[in-house]
Amino acid sequence: MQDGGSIEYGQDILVRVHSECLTGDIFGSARCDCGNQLALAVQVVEQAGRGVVLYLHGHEGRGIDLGHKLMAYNLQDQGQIQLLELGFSADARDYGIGAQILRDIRVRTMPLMTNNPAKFTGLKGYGLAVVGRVPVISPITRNKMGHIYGSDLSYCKF
Ligand SMILES: Nc1nc2c(ncn2[C@@H]2O[C@H](COP(=O)(O)OP(=O)(O)OP(=O)(O)O)[C@@H](O)[C@H]2O)c(=O)[nH]1
Repeated sequence: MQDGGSIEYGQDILVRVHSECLTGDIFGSARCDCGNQLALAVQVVEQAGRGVVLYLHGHEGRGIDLGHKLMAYNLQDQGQIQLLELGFSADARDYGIGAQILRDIRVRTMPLMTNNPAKFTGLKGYGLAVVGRVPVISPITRNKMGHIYGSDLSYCKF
C-alpha cells in the first residue's frame, strides 16, 4: 500500500485498488495492462500529492489464482477459451478486505482510479462511498492491441 500525503478526514481521497498480477506488475507482460496501470496510478497519486494505492493479494488472475491464469494463457495460445467451461468464474475477486483496509486508514469518500465499474459495488459499504471514477488509461500493450484489431481472444476477459 502506498499512502501519499495526509488522509485527514478521509474525504475525496484518490484511490487505486490494484489487483495483484505477477506477470504484468513484476515481469511487465504485454498480455494485460496491469503493470502500466500500476505505474500510472503511483504517478497520478504522486502528482496529486495525496492518495492511496492499495495492492490486493488474493486477486491474481481476477481471483482464480496464478496457476489457473497461466493455464488460461496456454489455452489462449492454443486458440481456446475454456476457462468458464471448466467452472471458473469470470471474476472471482472479493473487495471486502480492501474496503476494510481503506476504512482502517480512515478513507471515507474516494474518486476511484479504474476502468472497471464492477469495482464500485465491490468497494461500497464499510462506511465508504465512491464519489467518482478516474480512468486509468495506460499505454496500450501488444496483446491488447491484437484484441482491438480483431482477435477473437479477449486478453483478460474470462
Ligand atoms: N482470468 C484472467 N485474469 C487475468 C488475465 N490477464 C490478467 N488477469 C488478471 O486480471 C486482474 C486485473 O483485472 P483487469 O481486468 O485487467 O482490470 P480490473 O482490475 O478489473 O480493472 P481496472 O481497475 O481498470 O484495472 C489481475 O489480477 C491480473 O492478474 C487473463 O487472461 N485471465
